[in-house]
Amino acid sequence: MAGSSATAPAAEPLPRSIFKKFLVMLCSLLMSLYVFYCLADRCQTLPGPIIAAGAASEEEEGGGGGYLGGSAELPPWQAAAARRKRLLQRLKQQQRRRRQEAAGAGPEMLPGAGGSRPGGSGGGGGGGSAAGTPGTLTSLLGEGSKRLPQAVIIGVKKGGTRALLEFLRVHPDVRAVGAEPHFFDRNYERGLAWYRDLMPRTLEGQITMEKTPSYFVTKEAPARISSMSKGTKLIVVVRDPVTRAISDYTQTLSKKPDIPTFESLTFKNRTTGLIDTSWSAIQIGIYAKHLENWLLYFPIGQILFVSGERLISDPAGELGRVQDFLGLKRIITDKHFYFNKTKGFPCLKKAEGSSKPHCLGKTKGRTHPDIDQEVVQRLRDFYRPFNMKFYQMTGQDFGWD
Ligand SMILES: Nc1ncnc2c1ncn2[C@@H]1O[C@H](COP(=O)(O)OS(=O)(=O)O)[C@@H](OP(=O)(O)O)[C@H]1O
Repeated sequence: MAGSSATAPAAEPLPRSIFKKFLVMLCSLLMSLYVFYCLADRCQTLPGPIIAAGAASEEEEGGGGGYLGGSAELPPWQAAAARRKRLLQRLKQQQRRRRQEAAGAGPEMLPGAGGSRPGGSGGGGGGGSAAGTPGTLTSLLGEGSKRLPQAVIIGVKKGGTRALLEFLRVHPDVRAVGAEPHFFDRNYERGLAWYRDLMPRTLEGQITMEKTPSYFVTKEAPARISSMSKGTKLIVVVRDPVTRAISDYTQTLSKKPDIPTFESLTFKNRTTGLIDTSWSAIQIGIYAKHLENWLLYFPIGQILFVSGERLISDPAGELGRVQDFLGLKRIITDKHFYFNKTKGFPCLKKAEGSSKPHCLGKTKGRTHPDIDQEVVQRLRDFYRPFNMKFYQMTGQDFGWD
C-alpha cells in the first residue's frame, strides 16, 4: 500500500501539467481562429450593441463623425468589422439613391428642388459621386472636409446639366452634390454654413461641385456667388433656345397634362405674332440678357459655355474642355461612353460603383410633342438676334441659326 501510494503522487503531476499546456495551446489556437474569423468579416454577423447603434445612427454622406467614434471602444478587429459593415450599408444606401435618380433624375423629382427638403443630398444621388470611387470612400470614412464649391453648373434648365454633372462625377477629383441645393435662389437665407454642410467631403486637390440650373436666370445669384468667392468657376450648358423651350414645356406637360398647347402659350397674341417673353420657357432662352447680369460680377474667362448639342454628339470632347477649364487631368475620355440606341443618347459604360452601363433616367431625353413648324420658325426668328449677341459675348458660335 505504502509503495503504491508513494508512486501514485509522483505519476499524477506529469499528466496534469501536460493537460494544462494542452489547454493553454487550445485556448490560443481558438483565440487565433477567432481573430482570423473576425478579420474575414465574419464579425459583421455577430450581434453587438455598438455595431447596431452605429448602423442606426447612420446619416447622409459626410456624417462620419460618430461613425468612427463608436468603433473606438471595440477591440481593433471588431471595430474594423463594424466600420466595414457601416461602410457597406452606406454604399448600398447611396447606390439605391443613385438608382432612383437614374430612374428619374430631373430636379423636379429631387427633394432639393421641391422645397420640402431643400438641398437634401438624400435626393437624387446622395450627394456623392460613385460608390466605390476614392471620393466616396473619403466621405464614408469621414476623411477630408466639407468645402464650399469651387465650381458651379449654373444653367441652363433643360440644357443637359444633369448629363454634364453625372459624367463629371466619373472623375476621381470631382465630388458633387447629387440633388440641386438651390442655395443661391431659394435657400440663401439659410446661410453658407448650411450650404457647406450639404457638400461631400473632399481631400486636397479634389473639386467640390453642385448644379442648380435656375441660378443662370436668378437676378441675385451672380452677386451672391461672387460674395461666396470671386474665384468660383461657373459652367453653363446651353442648348438651342427653341428646343430648350420645347423641352421645358414637355417637362411641365408631363406633370400637368391639362396645360394649354405650346403654340398658344408662345404668343401674347397669335394673330399679331407677338411672343410672350414673360413665359419662363421663352424667357430662359434669351441667354445674352441673362449673361449680361453675370458679367457684372465675373469675367467672361471664368465662365465656361458647354454646348448641350455637343454634349450629346461628342460627350468626350465637351468633357475634355470642362476638365481643362477646371484644371483637372483629362481622365474622362471617349473610353467612358457608348451610344445607347434604345435611349438615343450617350451613356456611361460603367455606372458609378458598379461595372454596369449607366444611362440617365427616363425624365432625360423625353419625346417632345410635335410643334407647329410655323411657330417654331417664328421662335427661331425671335431668338436669332439674341443668339448672335450671345455668340459675340462668348466668342463661340453654337450653330443654332
Ligand atoms: N446623355 C444624355 N442622356 C439623356 N439626356 C441628355 C444627355 N445629354 C444631354 N441630355 C439632355 O439633357 C436634357 C435635360 O437637361 P437638364 O439635365 O439640364 O434638365 S434639368 O434642367 O435638370 O431638368 C434632356 O432634355 P430632353 O431631351 O428634352 O428630355 C436631354 O436632351
